[in-house]
Amino acid sequence: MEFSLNNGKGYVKVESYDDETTHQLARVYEQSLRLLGEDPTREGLEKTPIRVAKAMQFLTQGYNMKPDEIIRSAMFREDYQQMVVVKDIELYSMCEHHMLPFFGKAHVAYIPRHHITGLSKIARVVEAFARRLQVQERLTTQIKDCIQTTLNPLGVAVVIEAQHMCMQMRGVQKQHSVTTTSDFTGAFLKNLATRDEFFNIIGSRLH
Ligand SMILES: Nc1nc2c(ncn2[C@@H]2O[C@H](COP(=O)(O)OP(=O)(O)OP(=O)(O)O)[C@@H](O)[C@H]2O)c(=O)[nH]1
Ligand SMILES: [Zn+2]
Repeated sequence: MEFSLNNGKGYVKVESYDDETTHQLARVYEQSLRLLGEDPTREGLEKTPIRVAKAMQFLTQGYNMKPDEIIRSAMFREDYQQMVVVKDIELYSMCEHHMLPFFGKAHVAYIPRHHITGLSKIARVVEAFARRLQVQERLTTQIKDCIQTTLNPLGVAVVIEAQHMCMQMRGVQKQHSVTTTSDFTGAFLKNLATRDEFFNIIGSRLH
């Protein structure tokens, strides 16, 4: 399996996973299958430990990404000082409590001071922090902090709406619950009208 990694300096095509890590993880997953009462030697499961080992590395590839550098790689001086909103950024992450997926959408806005960044870089920052073991609150704050410290804008707003598999497939089993988290800096914190404008643009019922 191949996938692209952005190491902050550019996109690196990863031809193969780290062999040693993949091998060791696969052994653990083979043992897990046995403990769960399965037969890891049966045809359908033969390659499963190795597949899972690769899938888990894919789902945690954010640890190899440098979100600050992603933004710095496309920062442009510009005098635009109005709100920039990138909404409906799909995200897939995994809760650190159960290692089960949570997924949904991120809505990110900032008001440039002197610099703008490439729009795709906002989505890449979301990706870099989402592809780790996370809690939704920390994911929200990390995205906000990263944009604030690199671009030094007049304000940043991040809203994430997500469904947690650990609440749907197991545990309390609430299939339709959606968790919303938000974090703000600068103008979005101080100015209610600015925050309302953001909520209007993303179509949120939060305000
Ligand atoms: N705050 C927060 N909690 C999360 C997130 N993802 C999962 N959780 C919660 O983490 C908690 C872990 O609680 P525990 O009581 O230790 O785990 P548990 O016995 O599996 O809990 P239940 O899910 O209630 O069965 C649960 O309430 C989960 O719903 C997240 O992103 N943010
Ligand atoms: Zn969980």
